[in-house]
Amino acid sequence: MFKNLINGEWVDGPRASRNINPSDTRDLVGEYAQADVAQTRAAIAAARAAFGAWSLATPQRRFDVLDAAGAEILARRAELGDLLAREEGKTLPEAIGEVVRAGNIFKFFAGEALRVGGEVIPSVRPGVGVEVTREPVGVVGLITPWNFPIAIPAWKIAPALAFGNSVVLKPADLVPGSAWQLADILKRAGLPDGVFNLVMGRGSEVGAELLENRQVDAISFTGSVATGQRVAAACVARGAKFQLEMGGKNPFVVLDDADLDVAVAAAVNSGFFSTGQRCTASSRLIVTEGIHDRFVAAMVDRMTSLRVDDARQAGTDIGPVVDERQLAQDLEYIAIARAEGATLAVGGEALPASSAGAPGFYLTPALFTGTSPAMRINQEEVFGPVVSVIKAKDYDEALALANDTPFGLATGIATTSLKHATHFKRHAQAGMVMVNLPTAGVDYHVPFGGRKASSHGPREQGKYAAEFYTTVKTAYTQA
Ligand SMILES: NC(=O)C1=CN([C@@H]2O[C@H](COP(=O)(O)OP(=O)(O)OC[C@H]3O[C@@H](n4cnc5c(N)ncnc54)[C@H](OP(=O)(O)O)[C@@H]3O)[C@@H](O)[C@H]2O)C=CC1
Ligand SMILES: O=C(O)CCC(=O)C(=O)O
Repeated sequence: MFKNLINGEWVDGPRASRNINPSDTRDLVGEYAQADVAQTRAAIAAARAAFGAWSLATPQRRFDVLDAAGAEILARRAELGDLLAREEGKTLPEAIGEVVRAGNIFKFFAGEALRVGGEVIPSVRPGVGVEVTREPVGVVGLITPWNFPIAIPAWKIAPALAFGNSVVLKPADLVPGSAWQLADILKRAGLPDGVFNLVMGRGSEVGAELLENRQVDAISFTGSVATGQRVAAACVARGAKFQLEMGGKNPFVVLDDADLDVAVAAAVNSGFFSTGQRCTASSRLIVTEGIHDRFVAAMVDRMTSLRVDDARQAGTDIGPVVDERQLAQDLEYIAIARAEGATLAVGGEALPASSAGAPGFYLTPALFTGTSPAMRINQEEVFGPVVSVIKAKDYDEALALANDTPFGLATGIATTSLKHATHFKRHAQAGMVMVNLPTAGVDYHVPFGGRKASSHGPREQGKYAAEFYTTVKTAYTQA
C-alpha cells in the first residue's frame, strides 16, 4: 500500500484506490491510500505550521532540495518513465520524455530560488526610499489532472517551493503512482516535515476541502473547465488566489504554400501523440482549398501506418486511452460527428486488446473530413485521438476559423510564407503560437498558458511562475 505524506509521516487512509494499467487491465500498478477530509485538514495544518520557517529558509537551502530532487528524477528516468507509461498509457518514449521534463523543471526552479529579486525605486517624496520585494503566498493547494502525472505536479510544486511556499498536492485519483514517487523523492531530498504534503484521494472530497479551507492561501488547478469553474467560484467566495489551466479546442492551420511533410508530421503529432490527451492537442485542422485533398490523403496514409498498442511495447506510436470513461467519451464524440454529417476518413475503431492479447482501452486515431465549424466536434473538447478537418477558402478565412472558439490555449500554422507566419503570430487569439511545429510539446523554461476559457490567472512555468507563487510588497522608508 502506498501511503499519503502528511507532516513528514507516511499515513494510511481510510480507503484505497486501485491503480490499473490501461494497456492491460489485468495489471494492478499498486494500491494507493485515499485520504478523507480529516486527513486533508491535517495536511493543510502541517503545511501551515511549516510555512513560517520555510518562507525564511535561505535560497541556498531551497536550491539544494530542488536540485537534489531534479537530479534524482533525471537519474531514475527509465524506471519512473516505465511507471508513468504503465499507469497513464502514454508510450514509453513519451513517458521518459515527461520524466526528463519534470527533472529539468526542478533544476530550473532550483536556480530561480537563487534569483528572486526586487527593485529599489526613488520615491516622489524627498528623503523616502521605496523597495519592491516578493514574498511567498503561504500554503498552496495543487490540484492536478491525470494526463501528465509527473510534469504537471512538477511544474506546480517546484516554483511553489522555490519561492518559499508550503504545499498540499492532490494528484488525480487515476494516476497516483508518479505523484507518490515525487513525494518520496522530495522527502528524501531534505525538505523539512510539513513543507510538502501528499493527499491522494477523490476530487469531490480531498479537492473540495482544499478549495473550502481558509488555511489554504492559493490554489493552482489543471483539469476540466467544469471543475475549473468550481475552483474559481470557491476561491472568489473566500478571497483565495487561484490559477486555472483548462481545456482547448486548438486549431492547426495548413496553408497552400505549406511543406506537406512538415504539415502532416506536425498535425499527426499534435492530434494523436499521447493519444490526443493533451490540453495543447490540435483537434481542428483548418486547411486551405489548394492543398486540402493532398493533405487529407497524406494524413490518411500516415495514420494507417501508426501502431496502436501497449504503451510499453517497443514500436508503439499510440498507447491506450486512459480509462473506460474517457474511451466512452471519445466514442460518443465519434458517433456525434457521424450523426452531424461528418465523414470518417479513417480510424475511430475501439480495439479490445493489444497485439499480445492484453485487454485495454485501445482506439485507432480518427480523422473526420467535410466538417463545418458549428459541429460539436469542432466546438467541444474530446480529449482523445479524434481530429477533424475544416476546409477554408484562403488565409484570412483560416485565421478567422482558428479564432472562432471559446478557447485560446495553443494554435499552430504550417506555411512557408514569412508574411503569413508573422501575421498569424500577432493575430492568433491564443497563449501559445507554433509555426511549422506541433501545437503540443512545449519547452519547460518559458511561460505556459492560454487566453479566453482555457486559462485564468498568471502564467505557469519559466520565470513568469513567480507571479502566482509570490506576492509583491512595496515598502517605504523615511531616511
Ligand atoms: N486541460 C487539461 O490539461 C485536462 C483536461 N481534462 C478534461 O477534463 C475531462 C475530465 O477529466 P477529469 O480528470 O475528470 O478532470 P477533472 O477536472 O475532474 O479533474 C482534474 C483534477 O480536479 C480534481 N477534482 C475533481 N472534482 C473536484 C472538485 N469538486 N473539487 C476539487 N477538485 C476536483 C480531480 O480529482 P479526481 O481525479 O481525483 O476526481 C483531479 O485531480 C477530460 O475528458 C478532458 O476533457 C482532463 C485532464 C487534463
Ligand atoms: O503540450 C504540452 O507539452 C503540455 C500539455 C499539457 O500541459 C496538458 O495537456 O495538460
